[in-house]
Amino acid sequence: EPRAPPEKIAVIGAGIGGTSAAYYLRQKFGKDVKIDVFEKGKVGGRLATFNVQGQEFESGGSVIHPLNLHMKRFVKDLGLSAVQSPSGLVGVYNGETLVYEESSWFIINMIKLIWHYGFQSLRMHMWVEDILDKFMRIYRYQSHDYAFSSVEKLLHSLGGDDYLGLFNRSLLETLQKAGFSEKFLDEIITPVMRVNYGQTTNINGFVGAVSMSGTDPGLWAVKGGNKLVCSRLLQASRSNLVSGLVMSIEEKTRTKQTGNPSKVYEVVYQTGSETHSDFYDIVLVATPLNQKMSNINFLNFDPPIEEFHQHYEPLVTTLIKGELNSTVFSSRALNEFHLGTVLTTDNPDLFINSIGLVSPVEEDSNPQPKADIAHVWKIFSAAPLTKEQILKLFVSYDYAVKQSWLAYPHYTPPEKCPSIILHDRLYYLNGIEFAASAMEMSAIAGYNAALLAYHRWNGNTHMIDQEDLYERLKTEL
Ligand SMILES: Cc1cc2nc3c(=O)[nH]c(=O)nc-3n(C[C@H](O)[C@H](O)[C@H](O)COP(=O)(O)OP(=O)(O)OC[C@H]3O[C@@H](n4cnc5c(N)ncnc54)[C@H](O)[C@@H]3O)c2cc1C
Ligand SMILES: CC(C)=CCC/C(C)=C/CC/C(C)=C/CSC[C@H](N)C(=O)O
Repeated sequence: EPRAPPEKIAVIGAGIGGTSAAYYLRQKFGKDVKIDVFEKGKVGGRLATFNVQGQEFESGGSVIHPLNLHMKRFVKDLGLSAVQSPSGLVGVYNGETLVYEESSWFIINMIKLIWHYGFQSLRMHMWVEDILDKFMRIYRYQSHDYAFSSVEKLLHSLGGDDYLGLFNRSLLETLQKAGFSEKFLDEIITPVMRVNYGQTTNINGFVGAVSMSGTDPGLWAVKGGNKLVCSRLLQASRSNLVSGLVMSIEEKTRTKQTGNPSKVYEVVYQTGSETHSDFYDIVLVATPLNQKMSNINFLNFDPPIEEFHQHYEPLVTTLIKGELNSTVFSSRALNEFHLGTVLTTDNPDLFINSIGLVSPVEEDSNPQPKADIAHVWKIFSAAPLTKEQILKLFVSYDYAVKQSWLAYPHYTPPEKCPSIILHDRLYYLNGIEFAASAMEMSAIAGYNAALLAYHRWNGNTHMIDQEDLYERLKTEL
């Protein structure tokens, strides 16, 4: 006899992790289960937009890789469309000068790269491609309904001990061992880690490779804003959105209509000034369990649910509509300055991680910096910019808006990923961010948690943590 589906499931957090989990929970458990998605802020979470004089721009997660197949599938299945992300010329500034500057001629770029760094850029490309190739195995596993009970087991299934080793060692150590030079690491790799993760090559090798893949061609975004994926997933999952702050979760015994006592979780939440509670068979936590970000109390669990003290990196996104002062970066005036993005090296005197031209979420265009025209620039910095700092970067500006984030984990390898199974039917998605934080990673975690919850509910232990999946699935038609 198959087990009756659960009556009620709670998902905490309506970012891409929580909404994709709700979508897959509906697919697995069917139409009768009631799914409540709790959100204390806005649907989308770290996918959000800014309004600059009537136009919307991405302020959080902005670019998606062409091989991020869940995001691609969502856009197709949910009736959305994609726009190409701006791919202007990139330069690297070290606080004194541009140490590297891209040209619009492919052949000149190749010559420059070889001249400065030999064949290291090609070797780096091959290193990232190999990691990405193995990463793609997750789609096959998930399409066959396989689930993992820990992030480490998931990573191991993708590429064995070598893959797990990437996660356990710093990018610096891995690349130094592979023979990459200090100059290449300082001038090319560190600036990419700074723009993408606000950190240096001390992050783990896996997130380092993900970050490098964020420089591949063909990056895209969702027309109208990436956060639209979350609201459409919610709709498609026919979940009930509860706009409230979850304060605590506690296991209770409850007698159901059948007369049998069963274990459920009581979720206590606040909407406005009112406190409510409700009971759930299964709970998925889809927000970082960090006091500053979610502050959920797990009451009376025996043994207690482990506490997570992992630190998230503060990061400020500032959008400025203005005329760039290109002479900060080079001796050239703006009409001879063709860079669309300036990355920076790890110099403590620099107050920005990066600055780049951006397009509104509706547009496919590729803006080019032009003199006398106010463009919109996006700046990432560790701290809010002062007016003096803005006036150093811009000859003049019409508008500035900023958003502060606790953006991604502060990566300190070797580290343990938080557990996915916190308790019998209580799951945690965001541990995956300690391998790498990206939209696609949260979507993978959402799918995995839905599959895990489903298989554990139905006792399908053979669908969880299977070894040698890649070899086994290769021979399957
Ligand atoms: C500035 C920035 C730029 C980025 N750029 C990229 C990029 O270009 N490409 C990319 O792939 N990724 C990017 N990322 C990373 C990406 O945005 C995140 O990895 C992803 O959005 C995380 O989604 P999530 O659903 O796991 O978490 P979140 O989006 O954080 O969702 C968690 C949700 O839970 C809610 N919540 C928290 N506590 C409670 C509670 N107690 N009760 C109810 N609700 C609660 C929160 O309000 C939030 O909405 C970027 C992130 C930032 C900050
Ligand atoms: C998960 C895989 C395999 C690939 C994701 C690649 C990717 C899109 C990486 C970017 C990750 C990230 C956190 C970027 C932040 S900044 C993005 C952008 N440069 C901007 O200016 O907004």
